[in-house]
Amino acid sequence: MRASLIQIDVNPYESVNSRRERVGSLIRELRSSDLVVLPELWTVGAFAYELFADEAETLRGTTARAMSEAARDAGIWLHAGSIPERGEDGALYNTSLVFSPDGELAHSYRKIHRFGFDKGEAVLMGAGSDLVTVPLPDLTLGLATCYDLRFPELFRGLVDAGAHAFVIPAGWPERRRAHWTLLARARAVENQAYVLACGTAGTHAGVPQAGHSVVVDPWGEVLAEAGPGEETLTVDLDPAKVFDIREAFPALKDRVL
Ligand SMILES: NC(=O)CC(=O)C(=O)O
Repeated sequence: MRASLIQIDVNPYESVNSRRERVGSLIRELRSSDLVVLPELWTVGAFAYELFADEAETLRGTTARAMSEAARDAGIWLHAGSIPERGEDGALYNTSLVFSPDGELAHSYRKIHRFGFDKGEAVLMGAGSDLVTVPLPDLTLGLATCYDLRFPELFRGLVDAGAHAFVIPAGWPERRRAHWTLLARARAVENQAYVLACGTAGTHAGVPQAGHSVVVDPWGEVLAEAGPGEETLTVDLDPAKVFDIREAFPALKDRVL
């Protein structure tokens, strides 16, 4: 199973429209992949709080339609990262969208743990509450977003719901890059699952982004890691590795809590 992570540059010199078109073209070049992943809030940048309301969209909005078409044209599963969603209740959410190869919006996930403590996303956006898994032909994905990476109980819940791989779009800042790679590997090892963590590049709202998107295998080994700039990372996953490792080293079966 081939997966590609597009680590998008979210510098504010590019308009949302232009970036959306550019990303659509990048996705269409990845026809040989089975799954393509984008980062968190890539239309606006995860720290551009003042843009969240202005650029918020519904799940049938411009970005969703563009991503649906790109997924269909490329014939791939597309985790289109997250967008600032304007919910039917009028609230904002940090919502990830997953499209099937025929362009259907198959799943959406509202970020559960909001970042910012008493400002930013934590006060501007509502919290999701639902765990979301995505059954693909060869393995099941569990969805999480950025700050969620710090909360292992979410990932255990996803494993209990059948996940073999976690997809984690993010807008992780450079100043906490050491945590990013460490946490990605920890979630992989403790859950014996692949981790596909796709971040952003560039600087927006004065926050340099870490880049360094990473794919970790269920043994905790880093299979591929991006640099700091815009880059597409492509890696072949072996779904059998999850089952083999869980059988050969059955730590998940020894849980007592
Ligand atoms: N931006 C986030 O959601 C999370 C983050 O920055 C962190 O360090 O955690």
